[in-house]
Amino acid sequence: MAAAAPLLVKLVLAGESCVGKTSVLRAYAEPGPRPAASYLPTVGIDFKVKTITFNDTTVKLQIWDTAGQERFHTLSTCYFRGAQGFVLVYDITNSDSFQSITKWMNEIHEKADEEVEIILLGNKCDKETERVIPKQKGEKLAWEHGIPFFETSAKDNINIEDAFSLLAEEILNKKTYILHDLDVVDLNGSKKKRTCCKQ
Ligand SMILES: Nc1nc2c(ncn2[C@@H]2O[C@H](COP(=O)(O)OP(=O)(O)OP(=O)(O)O)[C@@H](O)[C@H]2O)c(=O)[nH]1
Repeated sequence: MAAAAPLLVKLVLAGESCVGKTSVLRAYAEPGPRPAASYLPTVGIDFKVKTITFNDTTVKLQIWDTAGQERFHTLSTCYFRGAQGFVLVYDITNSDSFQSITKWMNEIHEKADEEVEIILLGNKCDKETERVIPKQKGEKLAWEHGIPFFETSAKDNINIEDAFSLLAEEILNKKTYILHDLDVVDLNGSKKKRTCCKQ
Protein backbone atom coordinates (compact mmCIF):
# COMPACT_ATOMS: atom_id res chain seq x y z
CA MET A 1 0.00 0.00 0.00
CA ALA A 2 1.36 3.44 -0.91
CA ALA A 3 2.41 5.64 2.02
CA ALA A 4 0.01 8.46 2.80
CA ALA A 5 1.00 11.85 1.40
CA PRO A 6 2.42 14.13 4.08
CA LEU A 7 0.14 16.73 5.53
CA LEU A 8 0.88 20.27 4.43
CA VAL A 9 0.43 23.29 6.64
CA LYS A 10 0.86 26.86 5.44
CA LEU A 11 2.37 29.37 7.85
CA VAL A 12 3.14 33.06 7.26
CA LEU A 13 5.72 35.28 8.97
CA ALA A 14 4.60 38.89 9.27
CA GLY A 15 5.77 42.08 10.94
CA GLU A 16 7.61 45.30 10.18
CA SER A 17 10.77 45.49 8.15
CA CYS A 18 14.03 44.45 9.81
CA VAL A 19 12.48 42.75 12.84
CA GLY A 20 14.16 39.48 11.85
CA LYS A 21 11.49 37.46 10.01
CA THR A 22 13.93 36.03 7.46
CA SER A 23 16.46 35.31 10.20
CA VAL A 24 13.85 33.54 12.33
CA LEU A 25 12.84 31.40 9.37
CA ARG A 26 16.44 30.53 8.55
CA ALA A 27 17.21 29.67 12.15
CA TYR A 28 14.25 27.29 12.13
CA ALA A 29 14.37 25.78 8.66
CA GLU A 30 18.12 25.91 7.98
CA PRO A 31 19.79 25.62 11.37
CA GLY A 32 23.57 25.67 11.61
CA PRO A 33 26.31 28.25 11.77
CA ARG A 34 26.26 31.04 9.25
CA PRO A 35 28.29 34.23 8.87
CA ALA A 36 26.97 37.35 10.63
CA ALA A 37 24.41 38.69 8.23
CA SER A 38 24.21 42.21 6.95
CA TYR A 39 20.61 43.24 6.40
CA LEU A 40 19.21 42.22 3.03
CA PRO A 41 15.51 43.12 2.87
CA THR A 42 13.17 40.49 1.53
CA VAL A 43 12.04 41.52 -1.92
CA GLY A 44 8.52 40.32 -2.61
CA ILE A 45 8.02 36.96 -0.98
CA ASP A 46 9.91 33.76 -0.26
CA PHE A 47 9.18 30.44 1.39
CA LYS A 48 10.89 27.45 2.93
CA VAL A 49 9.64 24.00 3.78
CA LYS A 50 10.37 22.30 7.08
CA THR A 51 9.37 18.70 7.71
CA ILE A 52 8.31 17.73 11.20
CA THR A 53 6.73 14.67 12.79
CA PHE A 54 3.52 15.06 14.73
CA ASN A 55 1.88 12.03 16.41
CA ASP A 56 3.80 9.71 14.05
CA THR A 57 2.60 11.66 11.02
CA THR A 58 4.92 13.50 8.66
CA VAL A 59 3.92 17.13 8.32
CA LYS A 60 5.40 19.61 5.88
CA LEU A 61 5.32 23.17 7.09
CA GLN A 62 5.37 25.56 4.17
CA ILE A 63 6.52 28.82 5.74
CA TRP A 64 6.12 32.05 3.81
CA ASP A 65 8.46 34.93 4.58
CA THR A 66 6.77 38.20 3.70
CA ALA A 67 8.58 41.48 3.05
CA GLY A 68 8.09 44.02 5.84
CA GLN A 69 8.85 47.05 3.69
CA GLU A 70 5.78 49.21 3.12
CA ARG A 71 6.13 49.07 -0.68
CA PHE A 72 5.52 45.30 -0.56
CA HIS A 73 2.64 45.51 1.88
CA THR A 74 -0.13 44.70 -0.59
CA LEU A 75 1.79 41.78 -2.02
CA SER A 76 2.67 40.44 1.42
CA THR A 77 -0.91 40.42 2.64
CA CYS A 78 -1.99 38.55 -0.51
CA TYR A 79 -0.35 35.51 0.96
CA PHE A 80 -2.43 35.63 4.14
CA ARG A 81 -5.30 33.78 2.51
CA GLY A 82 -5.13 30.03 2.94
CA ALA A 83 -2.64 30.20 5.81
CA GLN A 84 -3.45 28.19 8.91
CA GLY A 85 -0.93 29.93 11.12
CA PHE A 86 0.86 33.25 11.55
CA VAL A 87 4.13 34.12 13.25
CA LEU A 88 3.91 37.81 14.11
CA VAL A 89 7.30 39.31 14.87
CA TYR A 90 8.46 42.52 16.51
CA ASP A 91 11.95 43.61 17.55
CA ILE A 92 12.43 44.19 21.30
CA THR A 93 14.82 47.06 20.46
CA ASN A 94 12.34 48.87 18.21
CA SER A 95 9.20 50.34 19.71
CA ASP A 96 7.57 51.14 16.33
CA SER A 97 7.72 47.47 15.41
CA PHE A 98 5.93 46.66 18.69
CA GLN A 99 3.29 49.37 18.16
CA SER A 100 2.54 47.97 14.72
CA ILE A 101 1.59 44.51 16.00
CA THR A 102 -2.04 45.53 16.56
CA LYS A 103 -2.18 46.76 12.96
CA TRP A 104 -0.84 43.39 11.76
CA MET A 105 -3.38 41.56 13.92
CA ASN A 106 -6.15 43.58 12.29
CA GLU A 107 -4.76 42.80 8.83
CA ILE A 108 -4.78 39.10 9.64
CA HIS A 109 -8.36 39.23 10.84
CA GLU A 110 -9.33 41.17 7.71
CA LYS A 111 -7.45 39.21 5.07
CA ALA A 112 -6.78 35.72 6.40
CA ASP A 113 -9.18 32.83 6.84
CA GLU A 114 -11.27 32.85 9.98
CA GLU A 115 -9.82 29.96 11.95
CA VAL A 116 -6.13 30.81 12.11
CA GLU A 117 -3.63 30.31 14.90
CA ILE A 118 -1.26 33.17 15.68
CA ILE A 119 1.84 33.43 17.86
CA LEU A 120 3.72 36.59 18.82
CA LEU A 121 7.52 36.75 18.88
CA GLY A 122 9.59 39.50 20.51
CA ASN A 123 12.78 38.89 18.52
CA LYS A 124 16.42 39.94 19.12
CA CYS A 125 16.27 39.12 22.83
CA ASP A 126 20.05 38.70 22.72
CA LYS A 127 20.28 42.52 22.49
CA GLU A 128 19.42 43.08 26.14
CA THR A 129 21.32 46.36 26.44
CA GLU A 130 19.32 47.86 23.56
CA ARG A 131 15.96 46.59 24.76
CA VAL A 132 13.14 49.17 24.73
CA ILE A 133 10.17 46.79 25.05
CA PRO A 134 10.05 44.98 28.40
CA LYS A 135 9.11 41.33 28.23
CA GLN A 136 5.97 42.02 30.31
CA LYS A 137 4.65 44.35 27.59
CA GLY A 138 4.94 41.60 25.00
CA GLU A 139 3.26 39.14 27.35
CA LYS A 140 0.43 41.59 28.03
CA LEU A 141 -0.17 42.28 24.35
CA ALA A 142 -0.23 38.57 23.57
CA TRP A 143 -2.60 37.96 26.48
CA GLU A 144 -4.95 40.71 25.22
CA HIS A 145 -5.10 38.98 21.84
CA GLY A 146 -5.32 35.52 23.39
CA ILE A 147 -2.21 34.21 21.65
CA PRO A 148 1.04 32.56 22.83
CA PHE A 149 4.17 34.69 23.23
CA PHE A 150 7.89 33.97 23.07
CA GLU A 151 10.93 36.18 23.24
CA THR A 152 13.31 34.81 20.62
CA SER A 153 16.75 35.32 19.20
CA ALA A 154 17.31 34.20 15.64
CA LYS A 155 20.98 35.05 16.18
CA ASP A 156 21.44 32.80 19.23
CA ASN A 157 18.68 30.37 18.29
CA ILE A 158 16.62 30.99 21.43
CA ASN A 159 13.01 29.70 21.55
CA ILE A 160 12.72 29.45 17.76
CA GLU A 161 12.06 25.70 17.64
CA ASP A 162 9.66 25.89 20.61
CA ALA A 163 7.66 28.71 19.02
CA PHE A 164 7.14 26.93 15.69
CA SER A 165 6.45 23.61 17.42
CA LEU A 166 3.72 25.17 19.53
CA LEU A 167 2.12 26.86 16.54
CA ALA A 168 2.20 23.65 14.48
CA GLU A 169 0.78 21.69 17.40
CA GLU A 170 -2.09 24.14 17.89
CA ILE A 171 -2.98 23.89 14.21
CA LEU A 172 -2.65 20.13 13.99
CA ASN A 173 -4.60 19.56 17.19
CA LYS A 174 -7.48 21.48 15.70
CA LYS A 175 -7.30 19.32 12.59
CA THR A 176 -8.34 22.20 10.40
CA TYR A 177 -5.80 21.31 7.73
CA ILE A 178 -7.13 19.78 4.55
CA LEU A 179 -4.16 20.59 2.44
CA HIS A 180 -2.90 17.59 0.57
CA ASP A 181 -3.13 19.91 -2.44
CA LEU A 182 -1.43 23.25 -2.47
CA ASP A 183 -2.68 25.76 -4.97
CA VAL A 184 0.37 27.98 -5.01
CA VAL A 185 3.56 25.96 -5.15
CA ASP A 186 4.06 22.23 -4.98
CA LEU A 187 6.70 20.78 -2.74
CA ASN A 188 9.23 20.43 -5.54
CA GLY A 189 9.07 24.18 -5.84
CA SER A 190 7.47 24.23 -9.28
CA LYS A 191 4.77 26.82 -9.73
CA LYS A 192 1.20 25.72 -10.12
CA LYS A 193 -1.81 27.99 -10.31
CA ARG A 194 -1.12 31.08 -8.26
CA THR A 195 -3.96 32.72 -6.48
CA CYS A 196 -4.03 36.18 -5.04
CA CYS A 197 -6.58 38.26 -3.26
CA LYS A 198 -8.38 41.02 -5.09
CA GLN A 199 -7.01 44.45 -4.26
N1 LIG B 1 21.15 40.59 17.25
C1 LIG B 1 20.19 40.06 16.48
N2 LIG B 1 20.06 40.47 15.21
C2 LIG B 1 19.08 39.91 14.45
C3 LIG B 1 18.20 38.93 14.97
N3 LIG B 1 17.33 38.59 14.00
C4 LIG B 1 17.65 39.32 12.92
N4 LIG B 1 18.71 40.12 13.18
C5 LIG B 1 19.34 41.08 12.27
O1 LIG B 1 18.37 42.06 11.93
C6 LIG B 1 18.50 42.45 10.57
C7 LIG B 1 17.18 42.24 9.84
O2 LIG B 1 16.90 40.85 9.81
P1 LIG B 1 15.95 40.21 8.69
O3 LIG B 1 15.77 38.78 9.08
O4 LIG B 1 16.45 40.48 7.33
O5 LIG B 1 14.62 41.06 8.93
P2 LIG B 1 13.21 40.97 8.15
O6 LIG B 1 12.15 41.17 9.17
O7 LIG B 1 13.13 39.71 7.36
O8 LIG B 1 13.27 42.24 7.20
P3 LIG B 1 12.40 42.53 5.85
O9 LIG B 1 12.86 41.54 4.83
O10 LIG B 1 12.72 43.94 5.45
O11 LIG B 1 10.96 42.38 6.19
C8 LIG B 1 19.66 41.62 10.00
O12 LIG B 1 20.85 42.40 10.06
C9 LIG B 1 19.74 40.43 10.94
O13 LIG B 1 21.05 39.86 11.01
C10 LIG B 1 18.37 38.50 16.33
O14 LIG B 1 17.67 37.65 16.89
N5 LIG B 1 19.38 39.11 17.05
